[in-house]
Amino acid sequence: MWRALARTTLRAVANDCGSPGVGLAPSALTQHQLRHSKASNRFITTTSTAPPHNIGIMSVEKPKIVFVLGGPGAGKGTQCSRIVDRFQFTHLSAGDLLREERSREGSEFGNLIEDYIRNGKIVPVEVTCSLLENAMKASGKSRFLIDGFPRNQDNLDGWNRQMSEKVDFQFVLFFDCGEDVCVKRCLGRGQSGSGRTDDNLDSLKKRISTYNNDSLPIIKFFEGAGQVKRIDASPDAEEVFGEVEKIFVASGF
Ligand SMILES: Nc1ncnc2c1ncn2[C@@H]1O[C@H](COP(=O)(O)OP(=O)(O)OP(=O)(O)O)[C@@H](O)[C@H]1O
Ligand SMILES: Nc1ccn([C@@H]2O[C@H](COP(=O)(O)O)[C@@H](O)[C@H]2O)c(=O)n1
Repeated sequence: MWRALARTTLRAVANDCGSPGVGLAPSALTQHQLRHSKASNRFITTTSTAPPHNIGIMSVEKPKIVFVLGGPGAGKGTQCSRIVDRFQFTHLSAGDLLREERSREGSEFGNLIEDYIRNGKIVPVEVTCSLLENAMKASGKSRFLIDGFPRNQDNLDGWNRQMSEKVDFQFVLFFDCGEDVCVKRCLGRGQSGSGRTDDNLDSLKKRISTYNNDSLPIIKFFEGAGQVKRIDASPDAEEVFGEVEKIFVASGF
């Protein structure tokens, strides 16, 4: 019921924004490019479409996507690696894509991304969503774990505008983990040489505050719609994966 409602709502939003609603198959040829408009201080997505590709009457299946959410250090990345091995998903971490873009030579967004990451703030969705869409297309795959996204209302709204019509959303996998455990894991990761500029107490306080204020309401929204699969992420990684595995098998993967 909600699913039908949500689809109608999201379609209306997408149509308002002129989204073409095309399938995101390997043959999809649209490339999103971003630039920052100094005049309006906004990010602008430009879409260039290659010459029409005739697929006749062949229907193209939309890629299946699972959002993976949870506090910083809850173990999302760790569990995603295991899901990839066991269920042939492709793992796309929004944080990893942003860090990659930050380090890309000539990136227009390097400094901006670094400032957001260090301060635990959420980068404007125009940047993140385009990185995700481009990575999905480049992979040529059809099952995705979208890790660390959507993290706030801006992320969710941007996704609905740009992507919701192009994918087959499955559920949110929520790794529920207490704050103290999350902090301990992130500090441990920093001490083991993660090289991340936000695995320190100062950044972690800000990331946790962003998670509580901006991300939890998004998880609650999906929960209210019956679309969250919650997992206790505090036990060891092996035990957590046992629960993850049950969920994916029960969901037909
Ligand atoms: N169940 C677990 N028990 C103990 N340690 C864990 C567990 N899961 C992950 N870890 C460790 O905790 C740290 C954080 O894990 P991971 O990078 O998977 O978290 P994350 O949720 O992806 O973090 P972030 O959101 O900050 O990217 C890593 O050092 C990882 O090895
Ligand atoms: N949707 C997102 C995801 C991440 N960020 C920024 O990256 C930081 C690290 O994210 P991890 O998932 O790897 O922990 C995060 O604190 C944000 O600054 C983002 O902006 N939007």
